[in-house]
Amino acid sequence: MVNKEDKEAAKKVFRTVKGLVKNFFSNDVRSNQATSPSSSKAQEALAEVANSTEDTGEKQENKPSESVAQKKLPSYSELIQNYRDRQENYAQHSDQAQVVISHYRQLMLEKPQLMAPDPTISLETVTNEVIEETPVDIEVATEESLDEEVLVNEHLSKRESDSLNYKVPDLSCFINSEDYVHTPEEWKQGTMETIQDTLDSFRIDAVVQQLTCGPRIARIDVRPAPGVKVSDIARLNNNFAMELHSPSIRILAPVPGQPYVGLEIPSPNPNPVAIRDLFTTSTWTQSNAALPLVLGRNTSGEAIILDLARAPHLLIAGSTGSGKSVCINTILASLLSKFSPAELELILVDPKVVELSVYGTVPHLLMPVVNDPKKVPAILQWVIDEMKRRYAVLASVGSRNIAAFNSRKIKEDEDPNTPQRYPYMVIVIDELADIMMNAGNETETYLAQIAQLSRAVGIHTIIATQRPSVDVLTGIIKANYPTRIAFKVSSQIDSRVILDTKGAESLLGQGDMLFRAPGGATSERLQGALVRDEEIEDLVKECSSVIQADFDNELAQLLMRQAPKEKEGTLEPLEIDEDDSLLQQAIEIIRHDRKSSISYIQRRLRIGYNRAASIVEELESRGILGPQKPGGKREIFLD
Ligand SMILES: Nc1ncnc2c1ncn2[C@@H]1O[C@H](COP(=O)(O)OP(=O)(O)OP(=O)(O)O)[C@@H](O)[C@H]1O
Repeated sequence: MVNKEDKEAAKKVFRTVKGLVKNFFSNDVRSNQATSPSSSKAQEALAEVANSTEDTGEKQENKPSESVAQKKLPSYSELIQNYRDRQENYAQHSDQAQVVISHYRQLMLEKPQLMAPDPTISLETVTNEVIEETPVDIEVATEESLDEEVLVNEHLSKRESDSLNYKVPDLSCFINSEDYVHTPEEWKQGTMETIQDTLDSFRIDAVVQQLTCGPRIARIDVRPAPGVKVSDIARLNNNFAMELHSPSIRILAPVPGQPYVGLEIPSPNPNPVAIRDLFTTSTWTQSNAALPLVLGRNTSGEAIILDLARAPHLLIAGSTGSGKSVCINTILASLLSKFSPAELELILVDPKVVELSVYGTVPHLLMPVVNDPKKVPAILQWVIDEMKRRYAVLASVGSRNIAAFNSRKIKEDEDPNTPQRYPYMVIVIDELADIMMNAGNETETYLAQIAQLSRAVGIHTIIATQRPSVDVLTGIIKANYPTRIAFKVSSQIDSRVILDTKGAESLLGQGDMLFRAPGGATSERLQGALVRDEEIEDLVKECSSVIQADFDNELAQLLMRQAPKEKEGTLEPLEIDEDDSLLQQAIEIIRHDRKSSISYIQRRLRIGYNRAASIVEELESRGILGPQKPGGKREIFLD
C-alpha cells in the first residue's frame, strides 16, 4: 500500500522530472554521444515517467492506490539519482560549450600571434583554420545553455575577429582646406579705433587692448579701469553694433578667466574650418582622449576637441539650418577615423530618414539605422540591459571602468566567458523631438538612466533637436546632459532652454556655436568644423570596403521582440483634396528653392514629417523628383 504522503511526494517529483525531461529532450541532446550510459538509462526511465505522468493528475488520484503501484514507478531515490545524472550531463555540456567558446575567442584574438612563428601562413589560411572550427563551436554554443549574455559576447568575438583586417580610413577621404583668407590689418585697426571712440563718447574709462581673429568671429578685448563696472560696457552692446554696422555682437562680461570684457563680432573674411585641418593639428594627433571628437576652432583659432568619454553625453540643439547635421557628421567622422568596429559600436537613430542613412553600411553599426521613433524605447531598454551586463562583468573581474577592464591583465582563474575587452558604444539620436512626441515619458526615463550610469561601462549618448522647447529638453534630460552645444536659435527663450543663459540667439548660423564643456559654467564660442557630404560618402565607402555591416541577428530579434509591432504603412495617407493643394505648393517650393528634402518641405509647408514624406514619395512616383541618393539628395526634374 502506498500512503497519501508518499503519493503526494511522488507526484511532486514527477512534475519536476517531467519539466526536466521536456527541457532536456527538446534540445536534442539525446543524440549527443557524450551522454553517459547511466544517464541514457535514466532518460528511458524518465521518458517513461514523463509519458506516464500525462495521465497522473486528479483522475489518478481517485484510482485505487494499487494502480499507481502497477505502473512500476521508480522509487524516490531512483528519481533523485536520475535527476542528478541529468544535472551532471547538462553541466558537462555547458562546460564543453564554454571551453569551446573561449578557445574560439582566443584563436580569433591571437590570430596575429598565431601567424608570427610561421611567416608562410597567410592571414587567409589562419582565418580559414579558425572558420573551419567555428561552425561546430557555434552549434554547441547556441544550445540552450547559452543565454543572452553569451550571444552578445559571441557577437563581440566576431566583430573582434573581423576587425583584424580593418584599417581606419586615412585623411585622403577629406578635402584640403580652401586657401585661408587673412583678415586685413586695416580692418582690425579701424574696428579697434571705433570701439575706443564709442567708449570715450560715453565717458567709460576703458581701453581697447587687442583684437584676435578666429575663422568666423573676431574678439575685441576691452580692459576697464579700476572702479568701472563691466555691466557699463555690456550695456553699450547696441551702440557698438550700430557703430560697427554689425548684425549682432555678443558681449562676454568678462571673458572667462581673463581681465577683459570681450566683444565678439563677425569677421569680414569668414573661413570655413575644414575637418582635415583639424585632424592634422597636434591637439588631435596627440590627444589622450578616450573618445575624441573634433568640434571646431575657437575665436583665437585653436582647435577644440571634446572627449566624449568625459562629457559623458552630449546635447546638441539649434534651429533649422544652423549646422546641427554638419556637427553630427564631424562627430561621426571623428569616431570613424579613429576606431575599428571592435573598438566602437554605433547605434544611429534618425527619424528624419535622410540625415544618417548614408552611414547605413559602416561595420560599426550594431543594427541598421533606426528610422522608426516607436522603436527607440525598446532600443534604449536594450542599452540599459547591456549596461547592466557590462557592470556585472566588470564587477566580476574587479574593474572599476571600461578603461581598466580593457587594459586588465587576464587572470588564470577568470571565467572564460568574460569578454577580453568591451568596445565603446555611442548612440546618436538625431531629432529627439520626434521621439519625445511618440514615447516621451519612457524615452526620458531611459535616457536619464543611461546618462546617469553608463559612463563607467563605455556607453555614451548624443542627442540633437531643432526644437529646443521645455517639452523636448525637459528638466530631467537637461540635468543629465551637462555638456551642450547650442547653434543659432530664434529667441532668447530657446537659448535659455539649451544653455540656461542667453547668447545663442546672437549666433550667426552655419556652424557658429556655443559650446559648454563638461563641468564648465560658461560657454565658449566656436566655429564648427565643416565636413561635406562627399567627404562623408568617401569615408563611409572606405570604412565599408573591408568589412560590411554585419548586424547581429540575435540582437535584432531581441529588439524586434521588444519593439512594439510596427503598423503597416507608417506614412500618413494623402487626403486628395487637401494634398492636391499641398502637392502644388510643394512643387512650387521645389521649383523655386531647388531643395527637395523631406525636412525642408516639412518646414516650408508647416506639416508633419510623415505627410512631408508622403508628398516627396508622391512627387517621386510622378517623376518630378528622382530616387533618393546617398546623403538624402534627389534629382529635381523641374525647370
Ligand atoms: N561648420 C560649418 N561651416 C560652414 N558652413 C556650415 C557649417 N555647418 C553648417 N553649414 C552650412 O549650413 C547649412 C545647414 O547646415 P545643417 O544642414 O547642418 O543644418 P541643420 O541645423 O542640421 O538643419 P536641419 O535641422 O534643417 O537639418 C549647410 O548646408 C552648410 O552650408
